[in-house]
Amino acid sequence: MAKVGLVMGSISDWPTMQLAAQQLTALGIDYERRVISAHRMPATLQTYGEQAAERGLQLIIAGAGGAAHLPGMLAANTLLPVIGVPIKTRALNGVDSLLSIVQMPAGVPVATMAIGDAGAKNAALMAAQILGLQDEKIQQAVLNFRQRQRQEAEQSEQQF
Ligand SMILES: Nc1c(C(=O)O)ncn1[C@@H]1O[C@H](COP(=O)(O)O)[C@@H](O)[C@H]1O
Repeated sequence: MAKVGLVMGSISDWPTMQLAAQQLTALGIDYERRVISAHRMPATLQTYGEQAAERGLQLIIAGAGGAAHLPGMLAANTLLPVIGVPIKTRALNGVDSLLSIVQMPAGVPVATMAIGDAGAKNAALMAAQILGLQDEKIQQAVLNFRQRQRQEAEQSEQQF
């Protein structure tokens, strides 16, 4: 059963959001993938947020670009933690997305990642670290990831 809801505002966000998907899969975390725009599908977004926890999701990763209200509106409709991924935009390089996601009013937090690909990958890792508090297998997968990453960094220095 899916633990993570991976939501994006448009299919055009997928090249970035697939990095989150790949990282979740690599860590053995089941997710469901949805395209739901707060602007274009407001009723669907509200229902998705309201039903997310009762359907068994434990966390939501939401990516959107430009006037990126999606993560904040999901957070407004659920008590699950929402991790926001600002998609890099052509007009403003994703600074628009970042500011739209990060500047939430006090009371409705969104855990905001970096702009673009690194943010998407880190969203999955952050999700894994949160879920890993209650799930030893996921915590072990994160530990293995960190060990491999350290080894790769050490090897790259030796080849330098
Ligand atoms: N920011 C939002 C929302 C939202 O926040 O509800 N819905 C779509 N979008 C964003 O619009 C950008 C362009 O979308 P299109 O490529 O479909 O025109 C995407 O990055 C999407 O996340």
